[in-house]
Amino acid sequence: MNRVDVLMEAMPYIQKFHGKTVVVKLGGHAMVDPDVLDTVIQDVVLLHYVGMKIVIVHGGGPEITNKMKAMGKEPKFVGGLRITDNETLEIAQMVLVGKINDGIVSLIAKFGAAGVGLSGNDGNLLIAKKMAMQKIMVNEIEEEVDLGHVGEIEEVNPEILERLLESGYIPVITPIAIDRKGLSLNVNADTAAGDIAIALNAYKFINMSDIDGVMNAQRTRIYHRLNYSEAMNLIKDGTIVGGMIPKLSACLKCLDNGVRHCHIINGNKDHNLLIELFTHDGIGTMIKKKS
Ligand SMILES: Nc1ncnc2c1ncn2[C@@H]1O[C@H](COP(=O)(O)OP(=O)(O)O)[C@@H](O)[C@H]1O
Ligand SMILES: CC(=O)N[C@@H](CCC(=O)OP(=O)(O)O)C(=O)O
Repeated sequence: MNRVDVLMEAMPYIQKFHGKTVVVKLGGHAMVDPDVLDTVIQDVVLLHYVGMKIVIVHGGGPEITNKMKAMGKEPKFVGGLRITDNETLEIAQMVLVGKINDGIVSLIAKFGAAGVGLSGNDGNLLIAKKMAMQKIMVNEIEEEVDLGHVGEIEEVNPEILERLLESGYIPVITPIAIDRKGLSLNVNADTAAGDIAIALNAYKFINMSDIDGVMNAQRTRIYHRLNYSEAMNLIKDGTIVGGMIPKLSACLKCLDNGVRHCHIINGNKDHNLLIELFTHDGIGTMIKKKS
């Protein structure tokens, strides 16, 4: 394709997405290569300049795990959620707020736009309650586990985000919420991102991870398009397991609550965000309510 064809293919999408709100979740596994992260943020800045209202929600699970190990702590997860004691919460805040969030905001500045870093306590953005005890099986006996400072989101107050977007900033959100007493809680970044997309009545929710899209059980092909019931069936029949479950569940909740399109794409490859949004075929998986 020549260069003009590329731009012409993008034009109807640029028109359609102008002024629309798009929530991009950047997973920890999608931020391991600093050079690729540079291209992801460059893409975000381009989307901003073609008139889309972009909100970034980031994770950082692998970096929290590394820091915990370096400090002699063994990370433990129940149902994909990190058991978070006092010290783990401090480590998570240090990594998520102090390092990753700040790093993304600086990269946005490097590429010529203005980001604003936020946690759940800024503008009461994410209000959560401590997650209930979780049941697990130990030697075929059911036991209850306390996850510690892990939150379940109860309320999202998007006003602060709307004001920032109106003023031309790109909000960058870290997945730490507060409870009604003002205490911090660690929340899963996929869930936080999906809930924020719903609260903003976003047009799109894009989840960037370390895999090319939703794949079949043998992991030999990607589903480029899925509708709601097809996605639901892939969870039920066990094709989707592990870390993909919260991602797809967040997508289904978004579709149930007015978000028009959800995408799961690989954030470890240069410019996948632009290819997914501005080409007819896309590159990852797009999920819509109806096909
Ligand atoms: N059907 C599936 N298609 C694609 N990935 C899947 C599927 N089922 C499970 N996965 C797993 O989900 C992982 C993505 O989740 P996770 O590692 O938690 O990502 P992140 O850290 O970006 O949030 C993939 O790397 C893959 O191993
Ligand atoms: C409660 C809980 O598990 N919180 C996550 C928050 C970060 C996250 O979700 O990061 P990814 O998107 O990279 O997985 C954690 O501590 O790892």
